[in-house]
Amino acid sequence: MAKDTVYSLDQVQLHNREGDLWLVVNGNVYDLSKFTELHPGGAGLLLAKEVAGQDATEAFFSLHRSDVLTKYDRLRIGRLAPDSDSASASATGDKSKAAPTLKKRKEYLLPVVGELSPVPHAEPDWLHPKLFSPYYRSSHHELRKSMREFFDSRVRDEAQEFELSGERPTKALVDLMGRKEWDIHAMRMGPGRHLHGKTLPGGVKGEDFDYFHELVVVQEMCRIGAPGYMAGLQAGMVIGLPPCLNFGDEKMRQKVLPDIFAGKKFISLAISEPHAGSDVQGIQTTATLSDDKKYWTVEGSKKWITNGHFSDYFMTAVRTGPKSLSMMLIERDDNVETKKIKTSYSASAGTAYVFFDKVKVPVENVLGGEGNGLKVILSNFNHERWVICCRIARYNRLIYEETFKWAHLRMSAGKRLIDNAVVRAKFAKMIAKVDAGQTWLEHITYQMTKLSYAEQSQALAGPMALLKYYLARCGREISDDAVQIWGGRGITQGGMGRLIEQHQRTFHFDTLLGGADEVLADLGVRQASKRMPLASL
Ligand code: HEM
Repeated sequence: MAKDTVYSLDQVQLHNREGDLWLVVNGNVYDLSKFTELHPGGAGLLLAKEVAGQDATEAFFSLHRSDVLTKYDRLRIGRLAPDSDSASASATGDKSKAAPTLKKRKEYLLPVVGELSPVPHAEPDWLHPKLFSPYYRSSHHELRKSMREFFDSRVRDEAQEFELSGERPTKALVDLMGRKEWDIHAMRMGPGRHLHGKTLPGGVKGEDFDYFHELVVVQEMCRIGAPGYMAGLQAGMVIGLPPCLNFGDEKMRQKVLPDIFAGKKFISLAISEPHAGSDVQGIQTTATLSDDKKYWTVEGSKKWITNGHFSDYFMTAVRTGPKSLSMMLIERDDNVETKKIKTSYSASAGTAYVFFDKVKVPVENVLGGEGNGLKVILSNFNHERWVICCRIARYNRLIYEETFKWAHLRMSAGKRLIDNAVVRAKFAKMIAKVDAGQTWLEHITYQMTKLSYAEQSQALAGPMALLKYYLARCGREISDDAVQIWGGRGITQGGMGRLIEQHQRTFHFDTLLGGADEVLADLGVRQASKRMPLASL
């Protein structure tokens, strides 16, 4: 049956029973005869007389996400004749009201792969066709287009499936992201000489790649809405590789970088331990220097290591003396063992315990010099926190978008959720938070494009800590409001509210990772207090 066949409502109505069931959704005719028994929402609802052989658009959209239609496009057999559209728009028979509602839904509910969302505030303002931004050039726009197409069409389905199943991202995808034409792993490490000489997606020259390009890559990636899976996609690299980039010698760079950027090998940052979290001074993993001073022998264990379960390298903080902390690159061998830890987000992330049992590490693998571990760790904190900020800001917006759509679909007590003032008040808070958060993030990103790495550590450590604290608090509050609007679906895995459920289960990662909210808030205020000119009192 050709999919462009046009049917009248009378024709559709003839197919209204078990084994011969058609219905209309959004102007398209579906043959559900063989699907009725497989329907996750049950057969009974489809066979009800208001649904079977009728235009079920209203009923459909108050119970499904629009991507169900994309996924089940194979069931579509044709279109409803245009003159049937408004005549049959609602099974309630209220023709005057039904037509505009349907029109509106067509406009914003069917997402097009690679396109901008038409939902107001669902995209940051720099993507608004009528607004201006001082920060983004055409290369940022081109890169964004290319990243959106990539993540929408090649990553989203796998991400959604694996977020629930806990499988790690497929090798095929990780390899693809590492290919020359995409170079996504390398771009995620931010600007630097590792990108020089390359032409990146959207035609961006590696030398011109700046923090706004990096922001674009991170934020486009977040839209797939699968936090644990996303962590499985080389999050360990983002935090574990910088010491190698910034302190590694040429030999180490040549050995490690190409395989990681190609997606052939994985690295993770191994700092936290059962007895030491953000408190790095409490680290107990020790390294003893051999008599010939050629290698260190490492013993101890690490906990909550993102990607640890499948990492080939561990950028590890170890005690090399009672008062000496060092950072070293440890390659997996038979004396390194990893064991998965179940966390509240997806096992895709490969979060693990790492056990080092007398592992021999060449002295050349110490980064930044023996005893300089803290300096190496601190030098990376700003960038790590900034990446987390990019992620939270975009994820918060996604949760808002999903919820705003839902509030326009869901009918309760005869009206849409959005028609209730109490619901609109929640959206006022959400929109203010997502737009303010992004604006502050862009302001700090701009400073990063102007300051050297060392200057950033000086001038931005406090503001960055406060920004991360702010965005993570917003994430918590947005999650709370979203769940209240979604009701039971906000706490149900799978189905329409799946992103909301994921978020309310996982937003705490953002309130802890890269420094707990309380620690960062205090850091921001202490930094400000240090700059306080006493003469002004
Ligand atoms: C083209 C027609 C339809 C297709 C392809 C379809 C497909 C699906 C799918 C795939 C789900 C699982 C949702 C998910 O996991 O995201 C679902 C759930 C459901 N469907 Fe349908 N469906 C159709 C029409 C309808 C209609 C017309 C009704 C009601 C009159 C209905 C009622 C439900 C219900 C109650 C659920 C459970 C959703 C929940 O409670 O969150 N479906 N459907």
